[in-house]
Amino acid sequence: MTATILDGKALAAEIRADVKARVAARIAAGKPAPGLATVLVGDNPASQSYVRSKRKASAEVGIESFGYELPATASQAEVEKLVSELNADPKVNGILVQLPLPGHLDEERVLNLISIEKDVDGFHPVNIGRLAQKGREPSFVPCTPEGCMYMIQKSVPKIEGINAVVLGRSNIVGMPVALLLVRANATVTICHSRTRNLPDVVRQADVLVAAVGKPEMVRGDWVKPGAVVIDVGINRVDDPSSPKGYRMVGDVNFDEVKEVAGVISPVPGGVGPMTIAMLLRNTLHGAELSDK
Ligand SMILES: Nc1nc2c(c(=O)[nH]1)N[C@@H](CN(C=O)c1ccc(C(=O)N[C@@H](CCC(=O)O)C(=O)O)cc1)CN2
Repeated sequence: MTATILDGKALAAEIRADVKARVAARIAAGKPAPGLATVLVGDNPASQSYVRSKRKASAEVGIESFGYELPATASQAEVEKLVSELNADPKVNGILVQLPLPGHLDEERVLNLISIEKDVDGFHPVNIGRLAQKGREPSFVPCTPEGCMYMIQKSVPKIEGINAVVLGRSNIVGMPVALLLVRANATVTICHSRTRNLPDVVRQADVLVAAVGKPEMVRGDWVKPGAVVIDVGINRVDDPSSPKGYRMVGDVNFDEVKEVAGVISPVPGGVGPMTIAMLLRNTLHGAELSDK
């Protein structure tokens, strides 16, 4: 039997509809529309496209977005000045600095400057630190990990006690998703490039989150029959038969793994759309924080 395919677009639509209704109720109650500031530095085409999608999705749910674009040559001081101004702007409830930043900029310093209460990406070390601490609540949870958890919650009746394996330990996905799984009382193993007997470790997973950035690395015989597999990878591979000359694949070999897993998220159309939906939800949350 082949796996159930998790439709990220449909799940994201569910979240967006909820955000849209809550924004409308907020406005009907005389409160201002939530405001999202997007900061794009440079001309990376993928980043430009993600920021465009985020602003379009914001407009669709009634969130006002303010787009800031700086040239690839912008200095550290210029980027920091902009973030400081946005921190002080009452119309802005969320600040999103699109990553990656050009190589000459100190990403950590920029992210650390974002107000904790406007950190809709959830990358500020205080928010990540709170995520890692028992009994502490971050103001925001990073969007892609939150999207993964939403998909896992839809697929697993009880997360408590399950074996979860996270492949990858990045600041944006691997580490925060592992922390979220621990908070949900899963038993979590984080795998990386030095993990020994990787296929054997992955085969223990009731839930596998693949976020390693290696095209189709996870093979069918690495996966426990019936497992829930969440594929976070977005990799471009050459494909002369495609009109674009390439196609997008995840970190999981979809054709092999779908024959073994119980549930699987595809690429594209899986976790990707959840990232933007969660950003909208976080921006609304930012507006609610500012009401207090
Ligand atoms: N400040 C941030 N920067 C980056 C983040 C982030 O969450 N915050 N994540 C990624 C990029 N990203 C959003 O910014 C993102 C990536 C992919 C998708 C998406 O919907 N992907 C589609 C496929 C798109 C394609 O074909 O190219 C899918 O998976 O269906 C949305 C958002 C890095 N930077």
